[in-house]
Amino acid sequence: MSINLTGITKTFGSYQALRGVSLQIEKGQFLALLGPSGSGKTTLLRILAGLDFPDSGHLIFDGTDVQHISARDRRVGFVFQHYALFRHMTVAENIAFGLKVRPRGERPNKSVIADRVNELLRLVQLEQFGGRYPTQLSGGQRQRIALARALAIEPKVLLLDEPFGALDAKVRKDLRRWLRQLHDEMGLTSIFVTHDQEEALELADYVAVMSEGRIEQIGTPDQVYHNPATPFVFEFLGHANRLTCRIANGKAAIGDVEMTAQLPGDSKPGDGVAFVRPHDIALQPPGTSQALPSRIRYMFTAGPGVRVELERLDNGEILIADLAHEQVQKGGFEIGQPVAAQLTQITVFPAP
Ligand SMILES: Nc1ncnc2c1ncn2[C@@H]1O[C@H](COP(=O)(O)OP(=O)(O)OP(=O)(O)O)[C@@H](O)[C@H]1O
Repeated sequence: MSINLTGITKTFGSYQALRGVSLQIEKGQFLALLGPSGSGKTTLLRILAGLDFPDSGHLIFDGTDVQHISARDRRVGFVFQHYALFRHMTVAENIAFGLKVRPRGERPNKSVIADRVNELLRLVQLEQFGGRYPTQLSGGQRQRIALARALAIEPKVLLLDEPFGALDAKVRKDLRRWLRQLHDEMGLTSIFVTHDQEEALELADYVAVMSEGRIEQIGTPDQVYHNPATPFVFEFLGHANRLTCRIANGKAAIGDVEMTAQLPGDSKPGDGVAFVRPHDIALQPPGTSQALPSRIRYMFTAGPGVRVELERLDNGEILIADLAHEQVQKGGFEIGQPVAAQLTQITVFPAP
């Protein structure tokens, strides 16, 4: 099912939670809504589900305005982190729930429901768990059952609000890969809310980055990561070094050094803000041209690499660089050592 949102606004009291959100999702796409706490992700998802209503704007599913169509009739399945399973029902009863509450004329008969439940239990790889109660399952198993319950109604759209938020990192990673596979196999259109950038970039076809009730940018993971439209998007998608600069001669002057950079569209001369990812800093011998004279202030092992804190000698600002262990060994780098920080990829925005 394709989804088209235009100009959606939502106010709670005097607080504007959504400030004109427009979004287009094609059938079969997997979209991640990514943003910090309070940016409006859940509010938007609830409006899509029909659990809440916008103050203005249009909500079109497959060409039909669904604003006044109830949640039940929208054929939308949802899984929320805190939308717990019914504790007094077995796993099988939980999955069957959405079918059993259908109006009499539309309700499948008992044996059809039982077959569907078994099929879904197989799909979420928990065949032998139908008779258990939710408290007898692990967190990851519970979320798989919540997903089976959402899929029971054969939704055309699947909405997920941080469904794996409470699970540990390993289970979370396994489940999200599995979810992506399920989405592809079932031909669903899915919208997934997360504040975890790694999860969004790994899972989705498109990522909509939200801030303060607006969409800052929408694009493929590659587009938002490599061509962020705003400083907010750059900083939200991973650690970023932020440096003041001047835009001149088609380059960015940082301190006294003119460097090649990705400049804003018009690249008008003036003050700018330069952003550099930690893995886009290379350490060179002191005195190297086109690099910032610095000193290694601190180093520590960070997962597969080494995180290096550099202090610029010209203004004392701190830069964070991520290097491979081999680079550190080969360079013989030590705390206190003078170096030159070469910025290999710089993205510049006009100064605010
Ligand atoms: N029912 C409500 N009444 C009043 N304010 C609300 C209500 N629901 C949401 N808000 C406010 O609207 C804003 C957006 O909330 P929302 O839950 O959509 O954010 P979010 O991006 O999903 O955040 P999180 O990642 O923390 O879940 C927040 O400031 C929140 O306090």
